[in-house]
Amino acid sequence: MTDIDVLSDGAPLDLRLSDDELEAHREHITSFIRDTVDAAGADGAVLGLSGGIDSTLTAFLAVEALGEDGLHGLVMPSVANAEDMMSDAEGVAEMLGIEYDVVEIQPIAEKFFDTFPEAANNRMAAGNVYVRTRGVLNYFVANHENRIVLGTGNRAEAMTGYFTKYGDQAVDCNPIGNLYKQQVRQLAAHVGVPEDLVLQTPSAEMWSGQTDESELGLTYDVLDAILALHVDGPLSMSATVRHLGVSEQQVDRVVELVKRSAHKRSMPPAPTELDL
Ligand SMILES: Nc1ncnc2c1ncn2[C@@H]1O[C@H](COP(=O)(O)OP(=O)(O)OC[C@H]2O[C@@H]([n+]3cccc(C(=O)O)c3)[C@H](O)[C@@H]2O)[C@@H](O)[C@H]1O
Ligand SMILES: Nc1ncnc2c1ncn2[C@@H]1O[C@H](COP(=O)(O)OP(=O)(O)OP(=O)(O)O)[C@@H](O)[C@H]1O
Ligand SMILES: [Mg+2]
Repeated sequence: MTDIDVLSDGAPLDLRLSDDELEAHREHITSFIRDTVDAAGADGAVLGLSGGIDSTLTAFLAVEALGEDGLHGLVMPSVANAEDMMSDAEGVAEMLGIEYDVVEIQPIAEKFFDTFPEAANNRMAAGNVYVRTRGVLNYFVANHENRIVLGTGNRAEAMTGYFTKYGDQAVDCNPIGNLYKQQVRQLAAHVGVPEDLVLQTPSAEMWSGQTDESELGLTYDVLDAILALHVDGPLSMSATVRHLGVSEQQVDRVVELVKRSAHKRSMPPAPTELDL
């Protein structure tokens, strides 16, 4: 899947894709979006726009695949969202010429918070309410307009479970799901996403000041590299440590994130059938 030369002697890890490879990904993903919409018999797609790079790239590729009329964007601010992120999200919709709506989700979330005020003080529980509320709204519009819901999960997020179960993961497909985060940035630059958006600090914005890298305790460059070489790739712990110059603790942390999030990547299990 990647062009990492893992076995070459001491070669620097390189997740960088060449222009030809980026073009191949662009073609592959836009075909995937078109085929998924067609197979569903849908008239297009809905996508949450956050101003972040994952949704921005997905929106760019969806418009290439489906045309402007094929994508309906939803910008869904809560009090945790920075205003400039929300105006970037609207800017993306305007740049692409797609229909979009701004839906304030704070009043909706407050209804949930009123039911369990103590839970509302738990920033993770409350943040997940914002994320799941957006999922409900995506499907509200998709049901009504005969569209599918596009997810924006990338490969690093999927592997580490860095998403809300049945929240931002509640989607019909993940067009950029086979790209590590640094490859998301490369493809975004390649398809013409403005540089300031490509270089945006990744954040779920579930609470003010949250960033992916501080919560994960790893930079995406290190996370991507450990996933590609050790979890997806053939290198042992010690070879990964040597090759990347990372610590054993960092590799352990990634392996632990992958393991403990297994439940998020499978359908809810039920007991096996009883032989009575
Ligand atoms: N072993 C197990 N088997 C079956 N189910 C298990 C389980 N462990 C937990 N669970 C269930 O899963 C729940 C916890 O999972 P969940 O509700 O997802 O919550 P959780 O994983 O605790 O939190 C979501 C994480 O994803 C991050 N996130 C969310 C959304 C967007 C982004 C972003 O990058 O934009 C990042 C967020 O910052 C946080 O770190 C538990 O309450 C329980 O219901
Ligand atoms: N305020 C919001 N309005 C609309 N959709 C949102 C909002 N916040 C998050 N989302 C949706 O949830 C997805 C997951 O968020 P996530 O932060 O992982 O991606 P991103 O913001 O696009 O990129 P980055 O990871 O770089 O911040 C977004 O891509 C978007 O589809
Ligand atoms: Mg974000």
